[in-house]
Amino acid sequence: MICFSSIYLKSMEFTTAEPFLHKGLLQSFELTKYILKTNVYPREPSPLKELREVTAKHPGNFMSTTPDSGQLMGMLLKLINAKKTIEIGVYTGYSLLLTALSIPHDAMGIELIRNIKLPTDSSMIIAIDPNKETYEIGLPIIQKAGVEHKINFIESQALPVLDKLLQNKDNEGSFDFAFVDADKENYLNYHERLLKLVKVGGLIVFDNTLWGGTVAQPEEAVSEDRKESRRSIIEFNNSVSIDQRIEIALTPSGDGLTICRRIR
Ligand SMILES: C[S@@+](CC[C@H](N)C(=O)[O-])C[C@H]1O[C@@H](n2cnc3c(N)ncnc32)[C@H](O)[C@@H]1O
Ligand SMILES: O=c1cc(-c2ccc(O)cc2)oc2c(O)c(O)ccc12
Repeated sequence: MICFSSIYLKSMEFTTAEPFLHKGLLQSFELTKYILKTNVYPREPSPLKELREVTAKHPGNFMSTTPDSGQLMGMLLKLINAKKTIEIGVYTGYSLLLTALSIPHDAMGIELIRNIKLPTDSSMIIAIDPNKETYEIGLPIIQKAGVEHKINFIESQALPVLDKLLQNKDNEGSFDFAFVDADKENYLNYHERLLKLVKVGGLIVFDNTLWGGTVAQPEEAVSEDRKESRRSIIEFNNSVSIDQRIEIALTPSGDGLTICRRIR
């Protein structure tokens, strides 16, 4: 579970729709709130706002991708004109709905108009999570937003799905973008597989790479329940920092977002 810093707690005012505020790594909660209030919320599409508010009532709400990270991801998806993506770790679907709203709306339509039969694995977003129940919390909002047809939800652990995709050579280098927000212990395993699935020039984005700031704290100062993931994230951060196959940017958005661009 989450460990709140007492200094942070003193300066924060929670509202029911903002359970993720504690994840901000900025100087103060006021600063995080300032960014949300002035730049993020006014532009947040209404289906995402609705999904965020529904998720806020769920006990796992602290896991949802933060709206500021979501805004950055939406920008990246549009900058690279992403069409085919993979998402590992769906929960109630904030980042998934964001992706579905950010990729082109006409891509599937054009192929239908041309009457091209799409192979079953050609969905726009392959979204993987062993927990379908939480996905179903956000699903009615995804349906109402008219983007469900872009999503192929796979109820499974991610590694076997990625390995299966890699058995088909046609999938190699065929994805534009991947977002990883699941079990931190497998981040390096996901990285190796996704590097083969994403094209040169494509992006792989990892959430929680500052793990509540614990990556910069001595292990003794970190609560027991956060230690294992902290070690994995530190190992992941060290590994990508010297990986010559990618360019990287670790941004302090939300809980830390590492953007990897495949260059070879
Ligand atoms: C932090 S939440 C994802 C939050 C989501 N991106 C959002 O915006 O709401 C982590 C999710 O990873 C899923 N998960 C855990 N282990 C997994 C695995 N091995 N493969 C795929 N998903 C996994 C959990 O079921 C959970 O729904
Ligand atoms: O506190 C968490 C825990 C997770 C988590 C733990 C185990 C899994 O198999 C998957 C995810 O993820 C989190 C997360 O993504 C976040 O943004 C905040 C907190 C946590």
